[in-house]
Amino acid sequence: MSETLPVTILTGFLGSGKTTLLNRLLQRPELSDTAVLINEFGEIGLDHLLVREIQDDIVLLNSGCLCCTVRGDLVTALRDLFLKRVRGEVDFRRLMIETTGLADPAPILHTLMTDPLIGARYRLDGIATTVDALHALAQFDAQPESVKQAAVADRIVITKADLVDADTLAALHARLDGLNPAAPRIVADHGAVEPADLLEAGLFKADSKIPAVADWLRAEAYETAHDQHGHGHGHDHHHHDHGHAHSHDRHHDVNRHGDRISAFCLTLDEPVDWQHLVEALEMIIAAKGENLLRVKGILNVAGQEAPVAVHGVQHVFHPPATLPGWPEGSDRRSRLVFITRDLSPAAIEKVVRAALGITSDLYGG
Ligand SMILES: Nc1nc2c(ncn2[C@@H]2O[C@H](COP(=O)(O)OP(=O)(O)OP(=O)(O)O)[C@@H](O)[C@H]2O)c(=O)[nH]1
Repeated sequence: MSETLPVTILTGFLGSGKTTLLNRLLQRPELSDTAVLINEFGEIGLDHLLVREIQDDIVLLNSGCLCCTVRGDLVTALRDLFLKRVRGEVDFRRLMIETTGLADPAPILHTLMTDPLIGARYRLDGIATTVDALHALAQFDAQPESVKQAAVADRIVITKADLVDADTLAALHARLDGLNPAAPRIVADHGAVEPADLLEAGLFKADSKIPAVADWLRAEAYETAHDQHGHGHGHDHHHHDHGHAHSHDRHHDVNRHGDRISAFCLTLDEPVDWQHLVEALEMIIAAKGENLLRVKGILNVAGQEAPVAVHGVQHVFHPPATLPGWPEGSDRRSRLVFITRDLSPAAIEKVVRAALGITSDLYGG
């Protein structure tokens, strides 16, 4: 996995500042080794050698499901770029793909993962989403796609903060706490960001073979955000004597803003049976795959010394990766973080508990 080229997906609602951000980024020397696929040239600086246009409308439908659409143009562009790189015609070490403002990132990920040649050469580093400080709150209410884009992000770039007052910005942060408590937020003034804050969001950083588990998973953010919301349930993390009657209250309020999003972390104290856990995930994917916006996990698999990382966006999952070892000082409990839409934490917890034969509460923090 660490040998493959990292791919950053840049998404965000219409007019939220993706092009502005890319233009600024491409001026930075840190991006000189980055190939960029965009939808329209528009105002993008054409002098960046590695920028290429892709046609959003060329798709190969391999099933009726939109998020299983394989982007034919993207496959061609990705293969082509890689071949050129092998032949020494271009040199790049990472890739950035800008989506259109209405795009769901799932088809892009599906394309990255279902084509065997591509899957062997590229890996998802992260999804960066631009969120327009001026319009996002209204867009979240009116456009479910914009909620989804913010919810799946690994990095959130808040744009146009110069156009709003402190209260509006605070309200946006509060809303994002519920939608996506873990993704670090970067405020970009007219696209100005530190590339390092945006890139390297994945499990494997460039130039390091040691996976950055804690930074990638950010399991604690789900707890912290929960506490900040003041649901007032204290820290009874070691309660093992009740069912999920209480657990309902111990994650983000599903309907707090009508966003229908839940963000939560399940903690499994004992090593897990791999087959049983896969069955649980498959069951959830089969029934509610499109509601499973993001899943990340680090697992202590029974009978295995090294941890296994799992990673999915909707029903598209990366192949599980066995990591070199547990991070120093980690407590070796399995953690699975979920961001879901219209799918309650209690329902997921129930399936996981049933598959693994666990009777205790899984919101262990
Ligand atoms: N005031 C202000 N304007 C900004 C900022 N970032 C972007 N803009 C403006 O917002 C408008 C839209 O920005 P774009 O970068 O074109 O947005 P986009 O997401 O690429 O737009 P689409 O490709 O149409 O989805 C432009 O007029 C930008 O100049 C910012 O931080 N502050």
